[in-house]
Amino acid sequence: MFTIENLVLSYRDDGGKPFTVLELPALQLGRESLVVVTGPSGSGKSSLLYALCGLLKPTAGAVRHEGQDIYALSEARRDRWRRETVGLIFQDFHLIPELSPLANVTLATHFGGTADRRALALRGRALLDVLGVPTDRRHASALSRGEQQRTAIARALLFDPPAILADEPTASLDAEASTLVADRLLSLSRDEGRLVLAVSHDPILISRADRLLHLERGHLKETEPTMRKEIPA
Ligand SMILES: Nc1ncnc2c1ncn2[C@@H]1O[C@H](COP(=O)(O)OP(=O)(O)OP(=O)(O)O)[C@@H](O)[C@H]1O
Repeated sequence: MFTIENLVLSYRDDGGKPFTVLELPALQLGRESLVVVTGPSGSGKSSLLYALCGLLKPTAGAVRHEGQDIYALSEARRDRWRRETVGLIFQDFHLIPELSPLANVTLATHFGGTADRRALALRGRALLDVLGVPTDRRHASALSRGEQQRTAIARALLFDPPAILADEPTASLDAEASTLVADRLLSLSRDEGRLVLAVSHDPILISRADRLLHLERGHLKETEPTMRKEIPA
């Protein structure tokens, strides 16, 4: 589904001198897998995630989705591609606290000329129900942290994307909430056939991974997911 070819990603330091943070000769990421990316701080994990979702143009090389070089698309087409293809989940949720859970989930339908807002609102409510988020709260700020993260998952799923990319999705949750979120991410890959790629150091999430990718100074090493436990569906 995603293919990375000879990707190089460089930033510039304060003096304007380029320095390379990612060098990935080849990587393929298919559906139906939960991929966890680990690595020390500054190793390039977030940069990889943002390169994959079309928000960070590589200095060289290509990021392809179903064969299409996503950075060869115009910005408008790439935005549309992202919306249809990738759901993003962040560590600190990025919810608007004053809006209700449902309004947070459906916020994107107010932009970009979305047709069928009614159907999407129904889908948003159904997603919140399935994820066990109370929909009667007026403000997302009234939700527990676990419920807030599950609201963020519902938002990521609204347009039914085949891929979910998550940056430390359980980092600010306690063990119980982390387990719920990790099981949900596993189910999104295993039962719903999506690619789920999460940057995470959480042993709970790592224990469910199909693939473990370790980044070290911008270089990728794949290790066996030996800790994988069979969890009843
Ligand atoms: N816009 C930028 N300009 C310059 N340097 C950047 C920029 N964004 C990231 N970097 C640097 O690139 C390197 C990789 O950053 P990245 O955020 O991808 O690492 P990370 O592995 O996700 O780190 P962490 O675990 O701390 O979030 C770091 O040294 C960071 O300081």
